[in-house]
Amino acid sequence: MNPVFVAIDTPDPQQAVDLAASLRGTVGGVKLGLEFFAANGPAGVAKVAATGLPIFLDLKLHDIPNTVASAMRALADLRPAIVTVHAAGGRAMLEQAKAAAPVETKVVAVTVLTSLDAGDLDSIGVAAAPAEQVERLAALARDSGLDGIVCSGAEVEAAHRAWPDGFFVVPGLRPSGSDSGDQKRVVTPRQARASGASVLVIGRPITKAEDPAQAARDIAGTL
Ligand SMILES: O=C(O)c1cc(=O)[nH]c(=O)n1[C@@H]1O[C@H](COP(=O)(O)O)[C@@H](O)[C@H]1O
Repeated sequence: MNPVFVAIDTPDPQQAVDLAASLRGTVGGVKLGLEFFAANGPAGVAKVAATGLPIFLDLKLHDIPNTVASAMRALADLRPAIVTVHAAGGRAMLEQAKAAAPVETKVVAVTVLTSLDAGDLDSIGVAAAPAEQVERLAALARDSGLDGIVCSGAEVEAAHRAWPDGFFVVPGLRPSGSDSGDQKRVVTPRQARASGASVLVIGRPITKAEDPAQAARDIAGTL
């Protein structure tokens, strides 16, 4: 399976459908997140899903267990391949999120956002370094019955070692020499794949390229 899921972060449903259609055969799936969902809701997701590509619904659910479970049930008709929740929501929330999801949907827990570094964690009262915090939350996700986690490429090797049959989603990827933007814990797609990533989430390096399909092919050629 092609491990690249393209993050289509746009409020424009037609642009998302056109981009997904142009990348069919070049990427393994499409990730739709908060920007797209806030603008277009489930009906917009269904339009992109109609292109035939697997859908990764990245809503990063994080609330009390009952609310998250209810939201998960409300999303079930979309039959997403992958859905995200925040590991920081705690064990009961994670267990109930998984129990409420369709059986074929992988529920993965976001550990430490790739836009955060040690200083950012310190400012929210987390004294642990990012790698240590990822390890802790990965163990919580595993013990709560989830399918896997989201972490940066810097942590995925250790996480994979601690959870050999886990499913590892890695964003914060940049081909060497490209702008990291708001991402702080960045590696190349090749490094992430070699370290054990199951899915490589790549947004702007593909979507903002002059020729997105060519950019996706170029990245696939480095893996
Ligand atoms: O859950 C995610 O997908 C996610 C988690 C994380 O820690 N960092 C992260 O960047 N993401 C998502 O991955 C995508 C990265 O996009 P680019 O930085 O444009 O490649 C965005 O859609 C983010 O919402």
